[in-house]
Amino acid sequence: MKHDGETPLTPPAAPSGAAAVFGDRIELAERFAAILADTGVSHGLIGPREVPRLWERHVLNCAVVEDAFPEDARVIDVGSGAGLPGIALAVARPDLEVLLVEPMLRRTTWLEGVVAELGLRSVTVHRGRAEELAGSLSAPWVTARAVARLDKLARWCVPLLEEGGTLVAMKGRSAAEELGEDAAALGRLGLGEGVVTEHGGDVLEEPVLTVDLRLERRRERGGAGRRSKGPGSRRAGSRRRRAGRAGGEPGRQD
Ligand SMILES: C[S@@+](CC[C@H](N)C(=O)[O-])C[C@H]1O[C@@H](n2cnc3c(N)ncnc32)[C@H](O)[C@@H]1O
Repeated sequence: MKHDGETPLTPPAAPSGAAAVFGDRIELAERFAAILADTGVSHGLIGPREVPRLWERHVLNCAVVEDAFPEDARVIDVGSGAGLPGIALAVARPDLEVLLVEPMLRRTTWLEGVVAELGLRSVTVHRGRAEELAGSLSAPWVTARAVARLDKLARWCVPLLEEGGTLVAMKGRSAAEELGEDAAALGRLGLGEGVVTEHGGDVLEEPVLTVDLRLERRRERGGAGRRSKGPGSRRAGSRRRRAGRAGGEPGRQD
């Protein structure tokens, strides 16, 4: 698709499955999709070719991971880029406190504008590399998509995790293979045996996979961030309560 960089592209209509995930926040999700198709493209945060598949590959793809997090959880999204998964999660789950971590000024400026435009009071934007923010930010939950291979991602994210916290790494089909290959390195970081979890199988053609890794060993350095509800109880079934509203749609995981 050719794009002149100025004319806003039209996002596709939300697939029926989106209503099951976003509930009464579906209009907010549609506004996020429209922003991604407009300034997300013109500011170079996503490619114009992503626009026709904005929902299945990006907005819905990220939002289905919401069932990993308990009520009122504090979640750091490392390498948020265009707000993925962080903004999609915050739209789907207003109870979450979401911290977007992104090193590039151009991207954090865009993210701050989107957060303001969508009125997402539960979201804050933090400029910096994950490894630089260790000691000033922490949470019981850290998530990331398409940032780095598992062992490197874990090296960056573990210092942001509170003791007993969990890294929820969005991964593609190779999740189990990557986990197997990096298991020794992950163990050395104090992470327990990883679990590959499926999300969104009811609304996406292909479920999204996450590798979930709990920090088992006490860290030497404590985080300075405010604590919120820990990872003891997943929010399993939260979306099942809303699941009667819509059917499935095709998608993918990167
Ligand atoms: C391929 S993009 C993915 C963006 C988004 N997570 C997504 O799935 O669309 C990778 C992002 O990670 C950011 N990044 C790279 N290294 C990082 C680090 N050490 N700490 C935090 N973010 C980083 C980049 O600036 C970029 O925005």
